[in-house]
Amino acid sequence: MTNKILELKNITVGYEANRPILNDVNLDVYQNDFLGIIGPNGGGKTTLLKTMLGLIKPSTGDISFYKKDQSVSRLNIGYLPQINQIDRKFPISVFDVILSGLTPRRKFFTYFTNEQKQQAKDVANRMGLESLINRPIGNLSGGQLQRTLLGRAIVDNPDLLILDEPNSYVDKRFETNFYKTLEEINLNTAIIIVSHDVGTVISLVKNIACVNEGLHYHSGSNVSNEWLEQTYTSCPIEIVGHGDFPHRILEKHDGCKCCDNPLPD
Ligand SMILES: Nc1ncnc2c1ncn2[C@@H]1O[C@H](COP(=O)(O)OP(=O)(O)OP(=O)(O)O)[C@@H](O)[C@H]1O
Repeated sequence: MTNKILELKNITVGYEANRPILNDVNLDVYQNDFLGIIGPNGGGKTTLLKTMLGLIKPSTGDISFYKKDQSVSRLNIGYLPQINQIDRKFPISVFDVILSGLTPRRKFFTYFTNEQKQQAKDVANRMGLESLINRPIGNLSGGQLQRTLLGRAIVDNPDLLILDEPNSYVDKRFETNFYKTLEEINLNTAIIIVSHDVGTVISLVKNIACVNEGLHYHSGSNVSNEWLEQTYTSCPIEIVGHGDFPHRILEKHDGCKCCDNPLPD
Protein backbone atom coordinates (compact mmCIF):
# COMPACT_ATOMS: atom_id res chain seq x y z
CA MET A 1 0.00 0.00 0.00
CA THR A 2 1.53 3.33 -1.08
CA ASN A 3 -1.20 5.59 0.37
CA LYS A 4 -0.82 7.84 -2.66
CA ILE A 5 -3.88 10.06 -3.21
CA LEU A 6 -2.74 12.37 -6.02
CA GLU A 7 -0.26 11.82 -8.85
CA LEU A 8 0.91 14.32 -11.45
CA LYS A 9 2.84 12.66 -14.26
CA ASN A 10 4.84 14.60 -16.87
CA ILE A 11 2.51 17.60 -16.64
CA THR A 12 3.11 20.55 -18.94
CA VAL A 13 0.62 23.38 -18.49
CA GLY A 14 0.17 27.04 -19.37
CA TYR A 15 -2.45 29.60 -20.38
CA GLU A 16 -1.49 30.21 -24.00
CA ALA A 17 -0.60 27.79 -26.79
CA ASN A 18 3.12 26.95 -26.93
CA ARG A 19 3.87 29.05 -23.83
CA PRO A 20 4.10 26.56 -20.96
CA ILE A 21 4.36 27.94 -17.42
CA LEU A 22 5.24 24.54 -15.90
CA ASN A 23 7.25 21.91 -17.74
CA ASP A 24 7.29 18.16 -17.16
CA VAL A 25 6.08 18.24 -13.56
CA ASN A 26 5.96 15.00 -11.56
CA LEU A 27 4.52 14.92 -8.05
CA ASP A 28 2.99 12.39 -5.66
CA VAL A 29 0.89 13.48 -2.67
CA TYR A 30 0.15 10.96 0.08
CA GLN A 31 -2.63 10.43 2.60
CA ASN A 32 -1.60 12.40 5.74
CA ASP A 33 1.05 14.22 3.68
CA PHE A 34 1.85 17.80 4.65
CA LEU A 35 3.48 19.23 1.55
CA GLY A 36 4.92 22.76 1.45
CA ILE A 37 5.12 24.48 -1.93
CA ILE A 38 7.60 27.32 -2.17
CA GLY A 39 9.20 29.18 -5.06
CA PRO A 40 9.91 32.62 -6.48
CA ASN A 41 7.16 35.03 -7.62
CA GLY A 42 5.77 34.01 -10.98
CA GLY A 43 7.38 30.56 -10.71
CA GLY A 44 4.01 28.81 -11.22
CA LYS A 45 2.75 27.87 -7.71
CA THR A 46 -0.82 29.08 -8.30
CA THR A 47 -0.77 27.51 -11.77
CA LEU A 48 0.12 24.18 -10.13
CA LEU A 49 -2.79 24.52 -7.64
CA LYS A 50 -5.22 25.40 -10.45
CA THR A 51 -4.07 22.30 -12.33
CA MET A 52 -4.69 20.08 -9.28
CA LEU A 53 -8.13 21.67 -8.78
CA GLY A 54 -9.00 20.97 -12.43
CA LEU A 55 -9.36 24.68 -13.25
CA ILE A 56 -6.82 24.54 -16.09
CA LYS A 57 -6.11 21.61 -18.33
CA PRO A 58 -2.54 20.43 -18.95
CA SER A 59 -1.38 20.28 -22.58
CA THR A 60 0.44 17.02 -21.82
CA GLY A 61 0.63 14.56 -18.93
CA ASP A 62 -1.82 12.88 -16.56
CA ILE A 63 -3.44 13.66 -13.22
CA SER A 64 -4.64 10.65 -11.23
CA PHE A 65 -6.50 10.38 -7.93
CA TYR A 66 -6.55 7.40 -5.55
CA LYS A 67 -8.42 6.26 -2.46
CA LYS A 68 -6.98 3.27 -0.60
CA ASP A 69 -4.75 2.57 -3.62
CA GLN A 70 -7.79 2.32 -5.95
CA SER A 71 -8.00 4.78 -8.83
CA VAL A 72 -10.97 7.22 -8.46
CA SER A 73 -12.28 9.94 -10.79
CA ARG A 74 -11.97 12.76 -8.26
CA LEU A 75 -10.97 13.69 -4.73
CA ASN A 76 -12.87 15.84 -2.28
CA ILE A 77 -10.58 18.89 -2.09
CA GLY A 78 -11.00 21.75 0.42
CA TYR A 79 -9.47 25.08 -0.59
CA LEU A 80 -8.48 28.13 1.47
CA PRO A 81 -7.97 31.00 -1.00
CA GLN A 82 -5.67 33.99 -0.60
CA ILE A 83 -7.37 36.84 1.27
CA ASN A 84 -7.23 39.14 -1.79
CA GLN A 85 -9.59 36.73 -3.60
CA ILE A 86 -12.34 37.30 -1.01
CA ASP A 87 -15.13 39.87 -1.43
CA ARG A 88 -15.57 40.91 2.20
CA LYS A 89 -18.49 43.21 1.32
CA PHE A 90 -20.60 40.23 0.28
CA PRO A 91 -23.46 40.16 2.87
CA ILE A 92 -23.08 36.64 4.26
CA SER A 93 -22.65 35.38 7.83
CA VAL A 94 -19.93 33.17 9.29
CA PHE A 95 -22.45 30.31 9.56
CA ASP A 96 -23.59 30.59 5.93
CA VAL A 97 -19.99 30.70 4.66
CA ILE A 98 -19.15 27.48 6.54
CA LEU A 99 -22.42 25.84 5.43
CA SER A 100 -21.64 26.71 1.79
CA GLY A 101 -18.78 24.17 1.97
CA LEU A 102 -21.46 21.44 1.93
CA THR A 103 -23.52 20.37 -1.05
CA PRO A 104 -27.25 21.16 -0.66
CA ARG A 105 -29.50 18.09 -0.72
CA ARG A 106 -31.87 19.62 -3.28
CA LYS A 107 -30.51 21.31 -6.36
CA PHE A 108 -32.94 24.04 -7.35
CA PHE A 109 -34.21 25.22 -3.96
CA THR A 110 -31.00 25.33 -1.94
CA TYR A 111 -31.82 23.11 0.98
CA PHE A 112 -29.54 21.96 3.77
CA THR A 113 -30.66 19.29 6.23
CA ASN A 114 -30.65 19.83 10.00
CA GLU A 115 -27.77 17.38 10.14
CA GLN A 116 -25.73 19.52 7.73
CA LYS A 117 -26.56 22.68 9.73
CA GLN A 118 -25.35 20.92 12.88
CA GLN A 119 -22.18 19.88 11.02
CA ALA A 120 -21.53 23.56 10.15
CA LYS A 121 -22.16 24.61 13.80
CA ASP A 122 -19.76 21.93 15.06
CA VAL A 123 -17.05 23.15 12.69
CA ALA A 124 -17.68 26.79 13.77
CA ASN A 125 -17.18 25.67 17.39
CA ARG A 126 -14.02 23.78 16.44
CA MET A 127 -12.69 26.97 14.81
CA GLY A 128 -13.51 28.99 17.97
CA LEU A 129 -16.21 30.99 16.16
CA GLU A 130 -19.29 30.08 18.25
CA SER A 131 -19.84 33.66 19.47
CA LEU A 132 -19.46 35.08 15.92
CA ILE A 133 -21.66 32.64 14.06
CA ASN A 134 -24.24 35.22 12.88
CA ARG A 135 -21.74 38.01 12.19
CA PRO A 136 -21.38 39.25 8.57
CA ILE A 137 -17.91 38.41 7.24
CA GLY A 138 -17.27 42.12 6.53
CA ASN A 139 -17.09 42.68 10.31
CA LEU A 140 -14.43 40.05 11.07
CA SER A 141 -10.72 40.46 11.77
CA GLY A 142 -8.27 38.86 9.31
CA GLY A 143 -7.72 35.88 11.62
CA GLN A 144 -11.48 35.37 12.22
CA LEU A 145 -12.11 35.46 8.46
CA GLN A 146 -9.32 32.93 7.95
CA ARG A 147 -10.87 30.56 10.54
CA THR A 148 -14.27 30.98 8.85
CA LEU A 149 -12.85 30.06 5.44
CA LEU A 150 -10.82 27.22 6.94
CA GLY A 151 -14.10 25.96 8.46
CA ARG A 152 -15.70 26.12 5.00
CA ALA A 153 -12.74 24.20 3.52
CA ILE A 154 -12.92 21.34 6.05
CA VAL A 155 -16.67 21.05 6.78
CA ASP A 156 -17.12 18.36 4.12
CA ASN A 157 -14.23 16.24 5.47
CA PRO A 158 -11.96 16.65 2.42
CA ASP A 159 -9.32 14.11 1.38
CA LEU A 160 -6.98 17.00 0.62
CA LEU A 161 -6.85 20.55 1.99
CA ILE A 162 -5.06 23.19 -0.10
CA LEU A 163 -4.02 26.46 1.56
CA ASP A 164 -2.93 29.30 -0.73
CA GLU A 165 -0.72 31.80 1.15
CA PRO A 166 -2.41 31.50 4.58
CA ASN A 167 0.01 34.16 5.88
CA SER A 168 -1.84 36.72 3.73
CA TYR A 169 -4.51 36.99 6.50
CA VAL A 170 -1.95 38.48 8.93
CA ASP A 171 -3.17 37.86 12.45
CA LYS A 172 -0.05 37.26 14.52
CA ARG A 173 -2.06 36.47 17.70
CA PHE A 174 -3.78 33.56 16.01
CA GLU A 175 -0.82 32.30 13.98
CA THR A 176 0.38 29.64 16.47
CA ASN A 177 -3.20 28.40 17.04
CA PHE A 178 -3.75 28.29 13.31
CA TYR A 179 -0.72 26.05 12.76
CA LYS A 180 -1.80 23.81 15.69
CA THR A 181 -5.25 23.49 14.07
CA LEU A 182 -3.55 22.47 10.82
CA GLU A 183 -1.58 19.76 12.64
CA GLU A 184 -4.87 18.38 14.05
CA ILE A 185 -6.53 18.46 10.62
CA ASN A 186 -3.47 16.70 9.18
CA LEU A 187 -4.19 13.64 11.37
CA ASN A 188 -7.02 12.78 8.92
CA THR A 189 -6.41 14.94 5.87
CA ALA A 190 -3.50 15.54 3.49
CA ILE A 191 -2.50 19.21 3.36
CA ILE A 192 -0.73 21.29 0.72
CA ILE A 193 0.39 24.74 1.82
CA VAL A 194 1.71 27.37 -0.60
CA SER A 195 3.63 30.15 1.03
CA HIS A 196 6.28 32.79 0.46
CA ASP A 197 7.30 32.33 4.09
CA VAL A 198 9.85 29.59 3.48
CA GLY A 199 10.91 29.42 7.13
CA THR A 200 7.37 28.83 8.41
CA VAL A 201 6.71 26.25 5.70
CA ILE A 202 9.90 24.34 6.53
CA SER A 203 9.06 24.26 10.24
CA LEU A 204 5.55 22.88 9.58
CA VAL A 205 5.65 20.42 6.72
CA LYS A 206 6.71 16.82 6.07
CA ASN A 207 7.85 17.30 2.44
CA ILE A 208 8.79 20.29 0.27
CA ALA A 209 8.43 21.16 -3.41
CA CYS A 210 9.99 24.20 -5.00
CA VAL A 211 8.10 25.37 -8.08
CA ASN A 212 10.13 27.41 -10.54
CA GLU A 213 9.00 26.66 -14.12
CA GLY A 214 9.48 22.99 -13.17
CA LEU A 215 9.07 21.25 -9.82
CA HIS A 216 11.92 20.19 -7.53
CA TYR A 217 10.77 17.74 -4.84
CA HIS A 218 12.47 17.20 -1.49
CA SER A 219 11.34 14.31 0.68
CA GLY A 220 11.48 15.55 4.29
CA SER A 221 11.74 19.20 5.33
CA ASN A 222 15.41 19.39 6.35
CA VAL A 223 16.44 21.27 3.22
CA SER A 224 19.86 22.87 2.93
CA ASN A 225 20.60 26.41 1.80
CA GLU A 226 22.35 24.85 -1.22
CA TRP A 227 19.15 22.99 -2.26
CA LEU A 228 17.13 26.20 -1.88
CA GLU A 229 19.60 28.20 -3.94
CA GLN A 230 19.67 25.58 -6.68
CA THR A 231 15.89 25.33 -6.89
CA TYR A 232 15.28 29.10 -6.76
CA THR A 233 18.11 29.43 -9.35
CA SER A 234 18.26 33.17 -10.04
CA CYS A 235 17.49 34.12 -6.47
CA PRO A 236 19.98 33.53 -3.63
CA ILE A 237 18.21 32.48 -0.45
CA GLU A 238 19.17 31.48 3.05
CA ILE A 239 17.31 30.17 6.09
CA VAL A 240 18.18 31.54 9.51
CA GLY A 241 16.65 30.76 12.92
CA HIS A 242 14.65 33.58 14.52
CA GLY A 243 12.12 33.20 17.36
CA ASP A 244 9.87 30.16 17.01
CA PHE A 245 10.27 29.92 13.25
CA PRO A 246 13.27 30.27 10.96
CA HIS A 247 12.99 33.13 8.46
CA ARG A 248 14.02 33.60 4.87
CA ILE A 249 16.83 36.03 4.13
CA LEU A 250 17.64 37.10 0.59
CA GLU A 251 21.17 38.18 -0.09
CA LYS A 252 21.55 41.47 -1.93
CA HIS A 253 21.27 40.85 -5.68
CA ASP A 254 19.97 42.40 -8.90
CA GLY A 255 17.85 41.43 -11.87
CA CYS A 256 15.87 38.64 -10.22
CA LYS A 257 12.13 38.14 -10.79
CA CYS A 258 11.42 37.33 -7.13
CA CYS A 259 12.81 40.58 -5.74
CA ASP A 260 9.68 42.71 -5.67
CA ASN A 261 10.18 43.15 -1.93
CA PRO A 262 13.92 43.27 -1.22
CA LEU A 263 14.86 43.55 2.44
CA PRO A 264 16.14 46.94 3.59
CA ASP A 265 19.95 47.20 4.07
N1 LIG B 1 -4.62 33.72 -16.50
C1 LIG B 1 -3.35 33.85 -16.93
N2 LIG B 1 -3.09 34.06 -18.24
C2 LIG B 1 -1.83 34.17 -18.70
N3 LIG B 1 -0.73 34.10 -17.91
C3 LIG B 1 -0.92 33.89 -16.60
C4 LIG B 1 -2.24 33.76 -16.02
N4 LIG B 1 -2.12 33.55 -14.70
C5 LIG B 1 -0.79 33.55 -14.43
N5 LIG B 1 -0.07 33.75 -15.57
C6 LIG B 1 1.40 33.80 -15.67
O1 LIG B 1 1.92 32.55 -15.28
C7 LIG B 1 3.15 32.70 -14.58
C8 LIG B 1 3.06 31.94 -13.26
O2 LIG B 1 2.07 32.59 -12.45
P1 LIG B 1 1.59 31.97 -11.06
O3 LIG B 1 0.52 32.87 -10.53
O4 LIG B 1 1.29 30.53 -11.23
O5 LIG B 1 2.93 32.11 -10.20
P2 LIG B 1 3.13 32.07 -8.60
O6 LIG B 1 4.36 31.25 -8.38
O7 LIG B 1 1.87 31.64 -7.95
O8 LIG B 1 3.42 33.59 -8.32
P3 LIG B 1 3.25 34.45 -6.96
O9 LIG B 1 4.24 33.89 -6.00
O10 LIG B 1 3.60 35.83 -7.40
O11 LIG B 1 1.81 34.31 -6.50
C9 LIG B 1 3.39 34.20 -14.44
O12 LIG B 1 4.31 34.60 -15.41
C10 LIG B 1 2.01 34.80 -14.71
O13 LIG B 1 2.12 36.08 -15.28
